[in-house]
Amino acid sequence: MSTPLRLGTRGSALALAQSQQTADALTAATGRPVELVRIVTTGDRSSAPVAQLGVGVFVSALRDALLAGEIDFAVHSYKDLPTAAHPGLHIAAVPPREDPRDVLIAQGNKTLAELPPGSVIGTGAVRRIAQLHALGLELQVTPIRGNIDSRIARVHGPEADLDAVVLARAGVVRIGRAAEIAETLDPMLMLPAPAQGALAVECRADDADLVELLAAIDHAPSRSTVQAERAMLATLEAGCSAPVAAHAELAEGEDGDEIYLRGAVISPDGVRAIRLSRTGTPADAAEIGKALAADLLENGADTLIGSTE
Ligand SMILES: NCc1[nH]cc(CCC(=O)O)c1CC(=O)O
Repeated sequence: MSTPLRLGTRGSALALAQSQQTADALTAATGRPVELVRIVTTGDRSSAPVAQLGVGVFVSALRDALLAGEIDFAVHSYKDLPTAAHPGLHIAAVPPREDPRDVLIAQGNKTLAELPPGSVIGTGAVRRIAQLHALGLELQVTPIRGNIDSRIARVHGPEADLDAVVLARAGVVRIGRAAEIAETLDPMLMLPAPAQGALAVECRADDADLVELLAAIDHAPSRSTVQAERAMLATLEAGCSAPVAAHAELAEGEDGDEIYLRGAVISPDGVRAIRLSRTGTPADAAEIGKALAADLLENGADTLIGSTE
């Protein structure tokens, strides 16, 4: 029996679920045992709001442990990773992606259309706030923080104080609470965050054996769609500070698979939005994303900065 690979993970329900699921998939595909190693991050120790700390603190603690050789690999929510590559580290696999859409969890299982004007919806993401305002439903949006369980508790449970919350479907499914979803939001109404629902499996770039082993759980369609979305985001970051949304799908075209990438940049008050799309082959995923970002900038994405309230 070979020594177990050490998979570093945070202790949150979501982190443990996605680390364990990835460990199981790797063992099933390669026969290699994997053990989870708990990494306590500054973010977990601190009571300061995540907005102040940034999601980055969670990612950096895992990356520090990787580079220090304390763990062999880590599983990140891909959408939480900075777009710039990290020196010395390599994303060796993108496993099959979960549903990338956002969901509504609401009192009485109401859908967005059923929520009366004035309903109070919790979400901290400017992308979601902007798109909720853009619906013109007179919904009130209030910022909320914390892990998925505590956000759902704002709607379901004894401490409930909100009419609804918007969350990523992937996270709710991974922690086993899909039954509480009232509505999965059509990307036409709520375009997801770039890479939402995808995982990034990361190891040291010079760990050639592990890079090869992890390839066993890589899923090419998930990798290419995420690559298109992230390339769009990376190009926009330089020229635009407004909320960005993106969603790529693979479809069968006449000459094989095609990527269909939709992107949007929305003013924080939801009043103005630029929505465009591009298609191309999976081999050109990054090029499609860059080209779509250039189109968005050309159409004024950099001018979409407004006040939220
Ligand atoms: N921003 C926090 C975060 N980072 C990853 C997920 C879960 C979904 C995913 O893996 O994309 C969530 C929760 C959410 O957005 O509701």
